[in-house]
Amino acid sequence: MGNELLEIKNLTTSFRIGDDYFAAVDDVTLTLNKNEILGIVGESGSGKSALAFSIMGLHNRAKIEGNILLNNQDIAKMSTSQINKLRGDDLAMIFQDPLTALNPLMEIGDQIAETLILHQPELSQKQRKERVLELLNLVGIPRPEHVQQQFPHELSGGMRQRVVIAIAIANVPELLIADEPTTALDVTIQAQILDLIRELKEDIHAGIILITHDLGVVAEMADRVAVMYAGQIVEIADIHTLFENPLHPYTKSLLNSVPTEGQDKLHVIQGIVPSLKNLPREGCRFASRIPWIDQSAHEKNPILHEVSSGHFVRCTCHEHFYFSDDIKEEQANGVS
Ligand SMILES: Nc1ncnc2c1ncn2[C@@H]1O[C@H](COP(=O)(O)OP(=O)(O)OP(=O)(O)O)[C@@H](O)[C@H]1O
Repeated sequence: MGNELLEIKNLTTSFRIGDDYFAAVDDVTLTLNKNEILGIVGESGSGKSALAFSIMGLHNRAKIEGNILLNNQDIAKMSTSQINKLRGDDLAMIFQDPLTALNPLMEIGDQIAETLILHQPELSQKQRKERVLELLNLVGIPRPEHVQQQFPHELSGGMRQRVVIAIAIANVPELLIADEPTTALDVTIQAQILDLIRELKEDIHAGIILITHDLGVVAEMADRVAVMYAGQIVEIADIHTLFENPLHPYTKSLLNSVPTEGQDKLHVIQGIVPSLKNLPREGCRFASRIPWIDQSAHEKNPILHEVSSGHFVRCTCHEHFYFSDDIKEEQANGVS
């Protein structure tokens, strides 16, 4: 087994809509190693947060099938009290919006101390106070003695996110999930927070799942990337392979929709991720967004194929894929 921290096997998370359950995460299998950052990318509605919340045991009304093994213990089979104990201890999450993650009526220092009281009751009051200051220092908050007595609204967005991170790492989690941790922040602050998360990986040797729709963030941060579309992983590879040899039409479309140096036109992905109720459950889920590709290019029941060591891609349609813009351009230039 070696370095594996998290092993997700055939995870399906379904929500009840009317009389039926619909899978927002559909048969996802992946692993995360210790000391590794796994990026999860995909458009809004692709199931990234549903996956993160399933790992955190925060979907109390969803139907969860499959296994979520953290150090060989199955989170998916735990009782609420077991998972509550794990959460904030071995398992922690940094949410998108620091303001909603913090208690507006409680001093910063007390909010950090609260998680220490819960998960490290053996600490004396003096040790706890020292640890609060140490954590504020670790996340780069200047004048921690002063800041610990402040309330969330007295801090900037970037400082608040640092506090959220201090709470998340207070008990040295083995697994840290960051769900769009910089989306609510200014661009300059984003870079600082990402640097901080990267440093923390080294400091606490955590495995980190970084959820984002921003491929630039993934390129800078992740060791491996899983691309999600309509509840499924459509491609997974190490960071270099994914950026240098993307295969799935969705991955290629995402990469082509990001501005890069020397690129004169951006690709626009047609359509949107279908709503949960209207997701096609058979065939290639991306087919409707690349209608110019012949139906015969798609597999009937697309599976993940290992195309090279550690590089998996779903469906055979990638072998026949081209951008429709290229054809239009060729036609305009008289190339047949
Ligand atoms: N509690 C819920 N009940 C019903 N449907 C839900 C629930 N939570 C999420 N969904 C649906 O599941 C699908 C996946 O949502 P999810 O939030 O995981 O996507 P996402 O990729 O994280 O998007 P975003 O980047 O916007 O957060 C969407 O169609 C969403 O509407």
